[in-house]
Amino acid sequence: MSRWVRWFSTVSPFRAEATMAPRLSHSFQVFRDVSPLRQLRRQLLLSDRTVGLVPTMGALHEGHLSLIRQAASENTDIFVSIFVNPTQFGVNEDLDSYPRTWDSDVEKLEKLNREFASLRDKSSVESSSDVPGQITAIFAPTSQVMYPSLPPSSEIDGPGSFVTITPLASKLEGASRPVFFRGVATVCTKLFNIVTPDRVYFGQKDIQQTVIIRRMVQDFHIGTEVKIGSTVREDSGLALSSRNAYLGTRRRTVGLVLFRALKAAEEAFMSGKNSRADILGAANDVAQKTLSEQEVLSPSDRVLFEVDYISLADPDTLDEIDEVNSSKGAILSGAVKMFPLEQSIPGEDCGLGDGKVPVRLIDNLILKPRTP
Ligand SMILES: Nc1ncnc2c1ncn2[C@@H]1O[C@H](COP(=O)(O)OP(=O)(O)OP(=O)(O)O)[C@@H](O)[C@H]1O
Ligand SMILES: CC(C)(CO)[C@@H](O)C(=O)[O-]
Ligand code: BAL
Repeated sequence: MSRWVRWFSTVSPFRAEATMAPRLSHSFQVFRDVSPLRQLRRQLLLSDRTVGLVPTMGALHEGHLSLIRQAASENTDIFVSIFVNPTQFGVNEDLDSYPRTWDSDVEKLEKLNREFASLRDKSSVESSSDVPGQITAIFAPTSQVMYPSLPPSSEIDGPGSFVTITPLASKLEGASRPVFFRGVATVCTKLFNIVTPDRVYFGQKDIQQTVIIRRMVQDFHIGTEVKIGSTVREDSGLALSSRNAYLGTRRRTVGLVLFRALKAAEEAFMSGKNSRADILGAANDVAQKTLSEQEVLSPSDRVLFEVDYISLADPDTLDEIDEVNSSKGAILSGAVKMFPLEQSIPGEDCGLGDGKVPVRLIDNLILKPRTP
């Protein structure tokens, strides 16, 4: 079915939406549309409560939950949006296969609200000042609500009302995903207009997204504070990501190459190196060595991957730099495409999609200024 047909159709375009009948037993309200959410927002404003918005595409994991915890420590009410935004996926990207896990997302949010409630009970006994807020609303709109006048287009020159933040949006991730940040900036503008949050929460894992959102909020005078949560990782160091579900054990292990490469570069910087050649040289050595080790293995044992980029960039402009400025520091970031498994072994954990779905991994480390 084409996106146009899906948009016009009254049938839900997303699997997740099919199971989304509101249940009265939730500890939060689920909104599918804008006006009732705005009514609630107005009541909260009149009661001097503060709202933190955590935008997500669902398939919630500890990375998302850590942002919600941060939001709960800084606001009385948390709004979580769950919307797989079509305009940030290019025409050949994974919109259709993006994981959608509504029921388990709701369960995780309920569990978190119980955690907040028990902390609130405790703190009233102990009269602590660390009283967490609560998840008050989930905003899970349809595509038609978010794109009310035209179907969402992923074409570069497609029609629609878009927010573009240039040249930041065309660097790094934007070079491989040309419509990505236009889609992100557009949907976040809509979310910020709908919710009018006091604060918005984004993860460092998607670092370019944080730079673009900060720029957008500044340039459009959006009245919200942008807060960044640190990257949550598995014990191995792999950054949590909804798309990791597609990796399976073998690609999960080899996929660590990106983190290891960035760590090697960080170590070079920590040992006093400042030049691009020294810092990125260390990262590229790790990536090259790992790929060579995999290439000599048999197709049923190996994992092939391609480094899209490893970048050393200015933290504000994202321009590539030749030397780290000691008072500014730098952003070290990378993207790796994990190819599908060529051959699987019977009984092997190949992840969702049986190891056939290519997975793009991104990660980054911030090189802090050497001088305060
Ligand atoms: N490991 C993580 N640590 C901290 N924040 C994270 C982490 N992963 C995602 N986030 C943040 O959660 C928010 C929602 O992200 P999203 O729903 O796209 O999840 P994701 O895991 O990044 O998915 P994807 O596989 O699409 O990259 C974003 O602000 C993102 O930066
Ligand atoms: C910010 C966001 C929810 C916009 O769709 C998405 O890009 C994400 O999940 O990082
Ligand atoms: N977390 C980034 C969302 C995306 O890759 O589309």
